[in-house]
Amino acid sequence: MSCVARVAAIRPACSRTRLLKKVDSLFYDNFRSLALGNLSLSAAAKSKSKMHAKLTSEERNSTLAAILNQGWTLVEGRDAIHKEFIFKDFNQAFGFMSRVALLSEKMDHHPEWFNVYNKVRVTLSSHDVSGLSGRDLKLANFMEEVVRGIKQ
Ligand SMILES: C[C@H](O)[C@H](O)[C@H]1CNC2=NC(N)=NC(=O)C2=N1
Repeated sequence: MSCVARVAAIRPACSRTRLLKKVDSLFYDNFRSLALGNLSLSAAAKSKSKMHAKLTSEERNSTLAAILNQGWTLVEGRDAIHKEFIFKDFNQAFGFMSRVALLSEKMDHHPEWFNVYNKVRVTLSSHDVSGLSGRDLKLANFMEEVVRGIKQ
């Protein structure tokens, strides 16, 4: 239980000074976010807009390069990445698709994919920015993680 909550419950466990310090800092935080609210985006909103933006050339040289080292290729004539996954059978392929589908839906970001028996061909791109964004890299890395789990 926090210092403030303990005092509210009339348990004299916190010193008056500690309580005043806590109240001061809460007041300061609230005041600061009110004052800056309209001027700056929160950290969460900033990282979301970064995930949604088209990849920068630095990101292409780092995170994208790393995924291209894991069997993904750039699609010709389009800012997108592609990989063909081959599994033991349909059951494994569909298990992979089910896990990826759950994250995709949560992210509201969906792969273009095609499945026949044990093969899953995946293309990733962000339609809203007509190209690759952080969401595609997140999804590609998650697919690699799922495959590692299946094939271990
Ligand atoms: C309306 C809905 O939020 C959008 O259409 C989402 C759904 N899934 C998406 N998936 C992908 N890959 N790109 C998008 O831009 C996208 N947009």
